[in-house]
Amino acid sequence: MLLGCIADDFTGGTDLASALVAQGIRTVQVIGVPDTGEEVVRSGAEAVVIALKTRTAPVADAVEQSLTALRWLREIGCERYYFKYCSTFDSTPAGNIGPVADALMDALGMDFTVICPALPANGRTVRDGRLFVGDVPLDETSMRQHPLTPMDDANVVRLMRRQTASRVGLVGHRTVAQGPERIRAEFGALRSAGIRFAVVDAADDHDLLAIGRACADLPLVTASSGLAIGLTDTPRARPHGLTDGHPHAPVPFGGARAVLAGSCSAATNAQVEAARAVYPTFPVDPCAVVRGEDVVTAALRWARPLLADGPVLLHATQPARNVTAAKSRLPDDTPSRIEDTLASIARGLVDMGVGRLIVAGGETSGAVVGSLGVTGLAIGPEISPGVPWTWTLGTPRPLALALKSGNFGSRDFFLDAWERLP
Ligand SMILES: Nc1ncnc2c1ncn2[C@@H]1O[C@H](COP(=O)(O)OP(=O)(O)OP(=O)(O)O)[C@@H](O)[C@H]1O
Ligand SMILES: O=C(O)[C@@H](O)C(=O)CO
Repeated sequence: MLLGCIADDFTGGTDLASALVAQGIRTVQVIGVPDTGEEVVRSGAEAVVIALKTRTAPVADAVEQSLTALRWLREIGCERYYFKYCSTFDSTPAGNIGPVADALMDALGMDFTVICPALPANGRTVRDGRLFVGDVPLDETSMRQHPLTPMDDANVVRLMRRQTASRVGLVGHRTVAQGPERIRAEFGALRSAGIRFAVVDAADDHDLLAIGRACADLPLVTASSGLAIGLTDTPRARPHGLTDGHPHAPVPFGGARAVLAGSCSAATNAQVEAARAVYPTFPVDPCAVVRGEDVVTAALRWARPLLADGPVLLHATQPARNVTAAKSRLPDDTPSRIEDTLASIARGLVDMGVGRLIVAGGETSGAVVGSLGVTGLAIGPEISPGVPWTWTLGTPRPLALALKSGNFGSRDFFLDAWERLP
Protein backbone atom coordinates (compact mmCIF):
# COMPACT_ATOMS: atom_id res chain seq x y z
CA MET A 1 0.00 0.00 0.00
CA LEU A 2 1.50 3.29 -1.04
CA LEU A 3 -0.91 6.04 -0.29
CA GLY A 4 -3.52 6.47 2.43
CA CYS A 5 -6.07 9.22 1.80
CA ILE A 6 -8.60 10.81 4.13
CA ALA A 7 -11.39 12.71 2.37
CA ASP A 8 -13.66 15.04 4.35
CA ASP A 9 -16.71 14.18 2.26
CA PHE A 10 -17.93 11.46 -0.06
CA THR A 11 -18.00 13.23 -3.42
CA GLY A 12 -14.55 14.55 -2.58
CA GLY A 13 -13.49 10.95 -1.96
CA THR A 14 -14.59 9.74 -5.38
CA ASP A 15 -13.06 12.86 -6.93
CA LEU A 16 -9.67 11.96 -5.47
CA ALA A 17 -10.04 8.23 -6.15
CA SER A 18 -10.85 8.98 -9.77
CA ALA A 19 -7.81 11.26 -10.08
CA LEU A 20 -5.56 8.53 -8.66
CA VAL A 21 -7.04 5.93 -10.99
CA ALA A 22 -6.36 8.29 -13.91
CA GLN A 23 -2.70 8.26 -12.84
CA GLY A 24 -2.65 4.47 -13.14
CA ILE A 25 -2.80 3.93 -9.38
CA ARG A 26 -5.00 1.01 -8.37
CA THR A 27 -7.36 2.68 -5.90
CA VAL A 28 -10.29 1.69 -3.73
CA GLN A 29 -12.56 3.93 -1.70
CA VAL A 30 -13.98 2.81 1.63
CA ILE A 31 -16.84 4.44 3.46
CA GLY A 32 -15.75 5.34 6.96
CA VAL A 33 -13.07 3.38 8.75
CA PRO A 34 -13.58 -0.35 8.09
CA ASP A 35 -13.42 -2.92 10.92
CA THR A 36 -10.69 -4.81 9.14
CA GLY A 37 -8.17 -3.99 6.43
CA GLU A 38 -8.16 -7.51 4.99
CA GLU A 39 -10.45 -6.83 2.05
CA VAL A 40 -8.56 -3.71 1.00
CA VAL A 41 -5.17 -5.39 1.26
CA ARG A 42 -6.46 -8.44 -0.65
CA SER A 43 -7.82 -6.19 -3.41
CA GLY A 44 -4.27 -5.24 -4.38
CA ALA A 45 -5.02 -1.53 -4.08
CA GLU A 46 -2.02 0.78 -4.08
CA ALA A 47 -4.06 3.66 -2.70
CA VAL A 48 -7.04 3.67 -0.41
CA VAL A 49 -9.35 6.61 0.10
CA ILE A 50 -11.30 6.70 3.36
CA ALA A 51 -14.39 8.84 2.82
CA LEU A 52 -15.53 10.56 6.00
CA LYS A 53 -18.39 12.97 6.53
CA THR A 54 -16.39 15.42 8.60
CA ARG A 55 -16.49 18.64 6.61
CA THR A 56 -19.23 20.17 8.73
CA ALA A 57 -19.02 17.96 11.82
CA PRO A 58 -18.16 19.55 15.17
CA VAL A 59 -14.40 20.19 15.22
CA ALA A 60 -13.58 17.62 17.92
CA ASP A 61 -15.54 14.92 16.04
CA ALA A 62 -13.83 15.71 12.75
CA VAL A 63 -10.41 15.53 14.40
CA GLU A 64 -11.16 12.28 16.19
CA GLN A 65 -12.55 10.57 13.09
CA SER A 66 -9.61 11.73 10.99
CA LEU A 67 -7.09 10.44 13.55
CA THR A 68 -8.90 7.11 13.68
CA ALA A 69 -8.67 6.94 9.90
CA LEU A 70 -4.95 7.74 10.02
CA ARG A 71 -4.32 5.00 12.58
CA TRP A 72 -6.16 2.49 10.38
CA LEU A 73 -4.19 3.53 7.31
CA ARG A 74 -0.91 3.15 9.21
CA GLU A 75 -1.97 -0.28 10.43
CA ILE A 76 -2.57 -1.55 6.91
CA GLY A 77 0.86 -0.35 5.85
CA CYS A 78 0.41 3.06 4.25
CA GLU A 79 3.58 5.09 3.96
CA ARG A 80 2.29 8.40 2.64
CA TYR A 81 -0.90 10.29 3.43
CA TYR A 82 -3.20 12.72 1.67
CA PHE A 83 -5.83 14.85 3.45
CA LYS A 84 -8.37 15.74 0.76
CA TYR A 85 -10.63 18.76 1.19
CA CYS A 86 -12.71 20.75 -1.22
CA SER A 87 -11.23 22.70 -4.12
CA THR A 88 -13.34 25.63 -2.90
CA PHE A 89 -11.86 25.17 0.59
CA ASP A 90 -15.35 24.54 2.04
CA SER A 91 -15.04 25.10 5.79
CA THR A 92 -16.25 27.31 8.61
CA PRO A 93 -14.17 29.80 10.62
CA ALA A 94 -13.81 27.07 13.28
CA GLY A 95 -12.60 24.46 10.83
CA ASN A 96 -12.38 21.78 9.95
CA ILE A 97 -9.44 21.95 7.59
CA GLY A 98 -7.01 23.63 10.00
CA PRO A 99 -7.72 21.53 13.10
CA VAL A 100 -7.72 18.24 11.16
CA ALA A 101 -4.47 19.11 9.34
CA ASP A 102 -2.84 20.13 12.63
CA ALA A 103 -3.92 16.89 14.33
CA LEU A 104 -2.74 14.67 11.47
CA MET A 105 0.62 16.43 11.41
CA ASP A 106 1.05 16.06 15.17
CA ALA A 107 0.25 12.37 14.91
CA LEU A 108 2.86 11.96 12.18
CA GLY A 109 5.43 14.11 14.00
CA MET A 110 5.53 16.67 11.18
CA ASP A 111 6.20 20.40 11.40
CA PHE A 112 5.52 21.44 7.81
CA THR A 113 3.15 20.68 4.95
CA VAL A 114 1.31 22.26 2.03
CA ILE A 115 -2.19 23.67 1.58
CA CYS A 116 -3.06 23.18 -2.07
CA PRO A 117 -6.74 23.57 -3.05
CA ALA A 118 -6.07 24.27 -6.76
CA LEU A 119 -7.94 22.07 -9.23
CA PRO A 120 -7.40 23.58 -12.69
CA ALA A 121 -9.40 20.80 -14.43
CA ASN A 122 -12.47 22.31 -12.75
CA GLY A 123 -11.38 25.94 -13.00
CA ARG A 124 -10.02 26.34 -9.44
CA THR A 125 -6.68 28.16 -9.35
CA VAL A 126 -4.73 29.88 -6.59
CA ARG A 127 -3.02 33.18 -7.40
CA ASP A 128 -1.18 35.19 -4.75
CA GLY A 129 -2.86 32.95 -2.22
CA ARG A 130 -6.35 33.82 -3.52
CA LEU A 131 -8.67 31.09 -4.69
CA PHE A 132 -10.49 31.66 -7.98
CA VAL A 133 -13.27 29.72 -9.68
CA GLY A 134 -12.67 30.55 -13.31
CA ASP A 135 -11.85 34.23 -13.08
CA VAL A 136 -14.10 34.92 -10.12
CA PRO A 137 -12.66 35.18 -6.59
CA LEU A 138 -14.19 32.50 -4.35
CA ASP A 139 -16.07 34.97 -2.14
CA GLU A 140 -17.84 36.43 -5.19
CA THR A 141 -19.16 33.04 -6.36
CA SER A 142 -22.33 31.31 -5.17
CA MET A 143 -20.15 29.68 -2.49
CA ARG A 144 -20.78 32.83 -0.50
CA GLN A 145 -24.35 31.57 -0.01
CA HIS A 146 -23.59 27.92 0.65
CA PRO A 147 -26.11 26.56 3.21
CA LEU A 148 -23.42 24.89 5.36
CA THR A 149 -20.06 26.44 4.54
CA PRO A 150 -20.55 29.98 3.24
CA MET A 151 -17.18 31.24 1.95
CA ASP A 152 -16.73 34.97 2.59
CA ASP A 153 -13.02 35.30 1.78
CA ALA A 154 -10.96 34.15 -1.21
CA ASN A 155 -7.61 34.46 0.55
CA VAL A 156 -6.56 30.95 1.56
CA VAL A 157 -3.79 32.21 3.86
CA ARG A 158 -6.36 34.25 5.80
CA LEU A 159 -8.88 31.39 5.77
CA MET A 160 -6.27 29.04 7.22
CA ARG A 161 -5.18 31.57 9.84
CA ARG A 162 -8.76 31.61 11.16
CA GLN A 163 -8.60 27.86 11.63
CA THR A 164 -5.19 27.26 13.17
CA ALA A 165 -2.87 28.79 15.75
CA SER A 166 0.06 27.60 13.61
CA ARG A 167 1.89 29.97 11.27
CA VAL A 168 0.74 30.05 7.66
CA GLY A 169 2.86 31.25 4.71
CA LEU A 170 2.65 31.43 0.93
CA VAL A 171 4.67 30.01 -1.94
CA GLY A 172 3.86 32.38 -4.78
CA HIS A 173 3.61 31.57 -8.46
CA ARG A 174 6.97 33.10 -9.32
CA THR A 175 8.60 30.39 -7.18
CA VAL A 176 6.30 27.61 -8.38
CA ALA A 177 7.10 28.41 -12.01
CA GLN A 178 10.79 27.74 -11.34
CA GLY A 179 10.13 24.06 -10.73
CA PRO A 180 10.41 21.42 -8.00
CA GLU A 181 13.93 22.20 -6.75
CA ARG A 182 13.15 25.88 -6.25
CA ILE A 183 9.82 25.07 -4.57
CA ARG A 184 11.51 22.58 -2.25
CA ALA A 185 14.10 25.23 -1.30
CA GLU A 186 11.29 27.65 -0.49
CA PHE A 187 9.58 24.99 1.65
CA GLY A 188 12.89 24.66 3.55
CA ALA A 189 13.14 28.43 4.07
CA LEU A 190 9.55 28.73 5.28
CA ARG A 191 9.97 25.78 7.59
CA SER A 192 13.14 27.28 9.10
CA ALA A 193 11.20 30.48 9.67
CA GLY A 194 8.65 28.55 11.74
CA ILE A 195 5.92 28.37 9.08
CA ARG A 196 3.90 25.17 9.45
CA PHE A 197 1.50 25.51 6.52
CA ALA A 198 2.50 26.78 3.07
CA VAL A 199 -0.39 27.77 0.82
CA VAL A 200 0.87 27.12 -2.71
CA ASP A 201 -0.13 29.04 -5.83
CA ALA A 202 -1.07 26.88 -8.84
CA ALA A 203 -2.49 27.99 -12.16
CA ASP A 204 -2.38 24.75 -14.15
CA ASP A 205 -1.49 21.07 -14.05
CA HIS A 206 2.12 21.86 -14.90
CA ASP A 207 2.36 23.78 -11.62
CA LEU A 208 0.71 20.91 -9.73
CA LEU A 209 3.20 18.43 -11.18
CA ALA A 210 6.07 20.61 -9.96
CA ILE A 211 4.47 21.04 -6.52
CA GLY A 212 3.87 17.28 -6.29
CA ARG A 213 7.54 16.57 -7.03
CA ALA A 214 8.56 19.13 -4.41
CA CYS A 215 6.34 17.31 -1.87
CA ALA A 216 8.05 13.95 -2.42
CA ASP A 217 9.57 13.96 1.09
CA LEU A 218 6.44 15.07 2.93
CA PRO A 219 4.68 12.14 4.62
CA LEU A 220 1.38 14.11 4.49
CA VAL A 221 0.04 16.53 1.91
CA THR A 222 -3.22 18.43 2.25
CA ALA A 223 -4.98 19.36 -0.97
CA SER A 224 -7.95 19.06 -3.29
CA SER A 225 -7.72 16.18 -5.76
CA GLY A 226 -5.57 18.42 -8.00
CA LEU A 227 -2.29 17.41 -6.39
CA ALA A 228 -2.89 13.74 -7.24
CA ILE A 229 -1.33 14.30 -10.64
CA GLY A 230 1.98 15.24 -9.02
CA LEU A 231 2.27 12.32 -6.67
CA THR A 232 3.38 9.56 -9.01
CA ASP A 233 6.83 9.70 -10.56
CA THR A 234 5.60 8.94 -14.04
CA PRO A 235 1.94 8.51 -14.84
CA ARG A 236 1.37 4.93 -15.90
CA ALA A 237 0.19 3.95 -19.31
CA ARG A 238 -3.54 3.91 -18.65
CA PRO A 239 -6.12 4.45 -15.97
CA HIS A 240 -6.34 1.56 -13.57
CA GLY A 241 -9.32 1.02 -11.33
CA LEU A 242 -10.45 -2.08 -9.54
CA THR A 243 -13.14 -2.36 -12.17
CA ASP A 244 -10.59 -3.06 -14.92
CA GLY A 245 -10.79 -6.82 -15.17
CA HIS A 246 -9.90 -7.26 -11.50
CA PRO A 247 -11.12 -10.54 -9.97
CA HIS A 248 -12.69 -8.69 -7.02
CA ALA A 249 -14.47 -6.15 -9.18
CA PRO A 250 -18.24 -6.13 -8.60
CA VAL A 251 -20.49 -6.04 -11.63
CA PRO A 252 -23.40 -3.57 -11.49
CA PHE A 253 -26.64 -5.17 -12.46
CA GLY A 254 -28.34 -2.40 -14.41
CA GLY A 255 -31.80 -1.65 -13.08
CA ALA A 256 -33.89 1.49 -13.08
CA ARG A 257 -32.31 4.95 -13.04
CA ALA A 258 -32.74 7.90 -10.71
CA VAL A 259 -31.12 11.22 -9.88
CA LEU A 260 -31.26 12.61 -6.33
CA ALA A 261 -30.09 16.20 -5.91
CA GLY A 262 -29.53 17.76 -2.49
CA SER A 263 -26.91 20.27 -3.55
CA CYS A 264 -27.85 23.93 -3.91
CA SER A 265 -24.63 24.81 -5.75
CA ALA A 266 -24.81 26.77 -8.97
CA ALA A 267 -23.81 23.87 -11.23
CA THR A 268 -26.37 21.51 -9.67
CA ASN A 269 -29.11 24.13 -10.06
CA ALA A 270 -28.32 24.38 -13.77
CA GLN A 271 -28.23 20.58 -14.11
CA VAL A 272 -31.58 20.24 -12.34
CA GLU A 273 -33.05 22.85 -14.70
CA ALA A 274 -31.78 20.93 -17.74
CA ALA A 275 -33.04 17.57 -16.43
CA ARG A 276 -36.46 18.93 -15.40
CA ALA A 277 -37.19 19.55 -19.03
CA VAL A 278 -36.69 15.86 -19.82
CA TYR A 279 -37.26 13.69 -16.73
CA PRO A 280 -40.33 13.34 -14.53
CA THR A 281 -39.43 15.50 -11.54
CA PHE A 282 -40.36 15.48 -7.86
CA PRO A 283 -39.39 18.59 -5.90
CA VAL A 284 -38.70 17.84 -2.24
CA ASP A 285 -40.15 20.79 -0.34
CA PRO A 286 -37.96 21.81 2.65
CA CYS A 287 -40.99 23.31 4.43
CA ALA A 288 -42.88 20.00 4.17
CA VAL A 289 -39.83 18.19 5.54
CA VAL A 290 -39.61 20.61 8.45
CA ARG A 291 -43.37 20.29 9.14
CA GLY A 292 -42.77 16.55 9.53
CA GLU A 293 -44.90 15.52 6.53
CA ASP A 294 -44.25 12.04 5.13
CA VAL A 295 -42.35 13.28 2.11
CA VAL A 296 -40.56 9.95 1.68
CA THR A 297 -43.76 7.96 1.14
CA ALA A 298 -45.12 10.62 -1.20
CA ALA A 299 -41.92 10.62 -3.27
CA LEU A 300 -41.76 6.84 -3.55
CA ARG A 301 -45.46 6.58 -4.44
CA TRP A 302 -44.83 9.14 -7.17
CA ALA A 303 -41.74 7.35 -8.49
CA ARG A 304 -43.00 3.76 -8.52
CA PRO A 305 -45.02 3.81 -11.78
CA LEU A 306 -42.41 5.93 -13.59
CA LEU A 307 -39.26 3.92 -13.03
CA ALA A 308 -39.83 1.49 -15.88
CA ASP A 309 -39.87 4.29 -18.45
CA GLY A 310 -36.53 6.01 -17.78
CA PRO A 311 -34.72 8.15 -15.24
CA VAL A 312 -36.59 10.15 -12.61
CA LEU A 313 -35.31 13.23 -10.83
CA LEU A 314 -35.99 14.10 -7.19
CA HIS A 315 -34.43 17.27 -5.86
CA ALA A 316 -34.33 19.54 -2.85
CA THR A 317 -32.04 21.77 -4.87
CA GLN A 318 -33.00 25.44 -4.97
CA PRO A 319 -31.05 28.51 -6.00
CA ALA A 320 -28.65 29.53 -3.23
CA ARG A 321 -30.29 32.96 -2.86
CA ASN A 322 -33.66 31.29 -2.07
CA VAL A 323 -31.98 29.08 0.51
CA THR A 324 -30.34 32.10 2.12
CA ALA A 325 -33.62 34.03 2.11
CA ALA A 326 -35.48 31.13 3.76
CA LYS A 327 -32.78 30.42 6.32
CA SER A 328 -34.16 32.58 9.13
CA ARG A 329 -37.63 30.99 8.74
CA LEU A 330 -36.41 27.39 8.93
CA PRO A 331 -34.82 25.56 11.87
CA ASP A 332 -31.03 25.14 11.95
CA ASP A 333 -31.25 21.41 11.39
CA THR A 334 -33.14 21.81 8.09
CA PRO A 335 -30.15 20.76 5.92
CA SER A 336 -29.61 17.54 7.86
CA ARG A 337 -33.35 16.75 7.85
CA ILE A 338 -33.35 17.15 4.08
CA GLU A 339 -30.32 14.86 3.89
CA ASP A 340 -32.15 12.23 5.95
CA THR A 341 -35.22 12.55 3.73
CA LEU A 342 -33.21 12.10 0.53
CA ALA A 343 -31.34 9.18 2.10
CA SER A 344 -34.62 7.41 2.93
CA ILE A 345 -35.91 8.09 -0.57
CA ALA A 346 -32.70 6.55 -1.97
CA ARG A 347 -33.20 3.40 0.09
CA GLY A 348 -36.81 3.13 -1.08
CA LEU A 349 -35.80 3.63 -4.71
CA VAL A 350 -33.17 0.89 -4.52
CA ASP A 351 -35.75 -1.44 -2.91
CA MET A 352 -38.01 -0.68 -5.91
CA GLY A 353 -35.30 -1.75 -8.36
CA VAL A 354 -33.15 1.32 -8.96
CA GLY A 355 -29.66 0.09 -9.77
CA ARG A 356 -28.15 3.19 -11.34
CA LEU A 357 -28.21 6.26 -9.17
CA ILE A 358 -26.70 9.73 -9.40
CA VAL A 359 -26.49 11.76 -6.18
CA ALA A 360 -25.59 15.45 -6.25
CA GLY A 361 -23.91 17.03 -3.23
CA GLY A 362 -21.23 15.84 -0.84
CA GLU A 363 -23.23 15.91 2.39
CA THR A 364 -26.21 14.47 0.55
CA SER A 365 -24.02 11.68 -0.85
CA GLY A 366 -22.75 10.93 2.64
CA ALA A 367 -26.29 10.49 3.92
CA VAL A 368 -27.38 8.38 0.91
CA VAL A 369 -24.37 6.10 0.95
CA GLY A 370 -24.83 5.58 4.70
CA SER A 371 -28.48 4.63 4.28
CA LEU A 372 -27.70 2.13 1.51
CA GLY A 373 -25.15 0.28 3.65
CA VAL A 374 -22.33 0.84 1.16
CA THR A 375 -18.96 -0.17 2.67
CA GLY A 376 -16.74 0.67 -0.28
CA LEU A 377 -16.67 1.87 -3.86
CA ALA A 378 -14.74 0.50 -6.81
CA ILE A 379 -13.94 3.31 -9.22
CA GLY A 380 -15.34 3.06 -12.75
CA PRO A 381 -15.20 5.33 -15.80
CA GLU A 382 -15.02 9.09 -15.36
CA ILE A 383 -18.17 10.97 -16.39
CA SER A 384 -16.61 14.42 -16.16
CA PRO A 385 -13.53 15.71 -14.31
CA GLY A 386 -13.77 14.62 -10.68
CA VAL A 387 -16.91 12.48 -11.06
CA PRO A 388 -16.54 8.78 -11.81
CA TRP A 389 -19.13 6.05 -11.92
CA THR A 390 -18.51 3.73 -9.00
CA TRP A 391 -19.69 0.22 -8.18
CA THR A 392 -20.83 -0.29 -4.61
CA LEU A 393 -19.32 -2.87 -2.29
CA GLY A 394 -21.25 -4.17 0.70
CA THR A 395 -24.77 -3.74 -0.74
CA PRO A 396 -26.90 -6.86 -1.38
CA ARG A 397 -26.27 -6.30 -5.09
CA PRO A 398 -23.71 -3.92 -6.64
CA LEU A 399 -25.21 -0.60 -7.65
CA ALA A 400 -23.79 1.89 -10.13
CA LEU A 401 -23.47 5.09 -8.14
CA ALA A 402 -22.21 8.50 -9.26
CA LEU A 403 -21.53 10.92 -6.41
CA LYS A 404 -21.38 14.36 -7.97
CA SER A 405 -19.77 17.29 -6.18
CA GLY A 406 -22.12 20.25 -6.06
CA ASN A 407 -20.27 22.45 -8.49
CA PHE A 408 -18.88 19.79 -10.82
CA GLY A 409 -20.16 18.73 -14.22
CA SER A 410 -21.64 20.44 -17.25
CA ARG A 411 -25.28 21.49 -17.58
CA ASP A 412 -26.24 18.18 -19.21
CA PHE A 413 -24.51 16.01 -16.62
CA PHE A 414 -27.71 14.27 -15.43
CA LEU A 415 -28.72 13.59 -19.02
CA ASP A 416 -25.38 12.36 -20.38
CA ALA A 417 -23.90 10.47 -17.43
CA TRP A 418 -25.69 7.21 -18.31
CA GLU A 419 -23.80 6.98 -21.59
CA ARG A 420 -20.53 6.53 -19.70
CA LEU A 421 -21.77 3.31 -18.11
CA PRO A 422 -20.40 0.16 -19.72
N1 LIG B 1 -33.92 23.78 -0.27
C1 LIG B 1 -32.99 23.64 0.69
N2 LIG B 1 -32.95 24.46 1.77
C2 LIG B 1 -32.01 24.32 2.73
N3 LIG B 1 -31.04 23.38 2.69
C3 LIG B 1 -31.04 22.56 1.64
C4 LIG B 1 -32.01 22.64 0.60
N4 LIG B 1 -31.75 21.69 -0.30
C5 LIG B 1 -30.69 21.03 0.15
N5 LIG B 1 -30.25 21.52 1.32
C6 LIG B 1 -29.11 21.09 2.13
O1 LIG B 1 -27.95 21.77 1.66
C7 LIG B 1 -26.81 20.96 1.88
C8 LIG B 1 -26.06 20.87 0.56
O2 LIG B 1 -24.82 20.28 0.82
P1 LIG B 1 -24.20 19.21 -0.14
O3 LIG B 1 -22.83 18.95 0.41
O4 LIG B 1 -25.09 18.03 -0.31
O5 LIG B 1 -24.09 19.97 -1.52
P2 LIG B 1 -22.89 20.84 -2.07
O6 LIG B 1 -22.23 21.54 -0.94
O7 LIG B 1 -23.41 21.64 -3.19
O8 LIG B 1 -21.93 19.73 -2.63
P3 LIG B 1 -20.34 19.55 -2.45
O9 LIG B 1 -20.10 19.44 -0.96
O10 LIG B 1 -20.11 18.27 -3.16
O11 LIG B 1 -19.73 20.73 -3.06
C9 LIG B 1 -27.32 19.62 2.38
O12 LIG B 1 -27.19 19.56 3.78
C10 LIG B 1 -28.79 19.64 1.96
O13 LIG B 1 -29.61 18.81 2.75
O1 LIG C 1 -12.76 19.34 -4.41
C1 LIG C 1 -13.92 19.46 -4.80
O2 LIG C 1 -14.38 20.50 -5.28
C2 LIG C 1 -14.83 18.28 -4.60
O3 LIG C 1 -14.14 17.08 -4.65
C3 LIG C 1 -15.50 18.37 -3.29
O4 LIG C 1 -14.89 18.12 -2.28
C4 LIG C 1 -16.91 18.79 -3.25
O5 LIG C 1 -17.52 18.39 -2.08
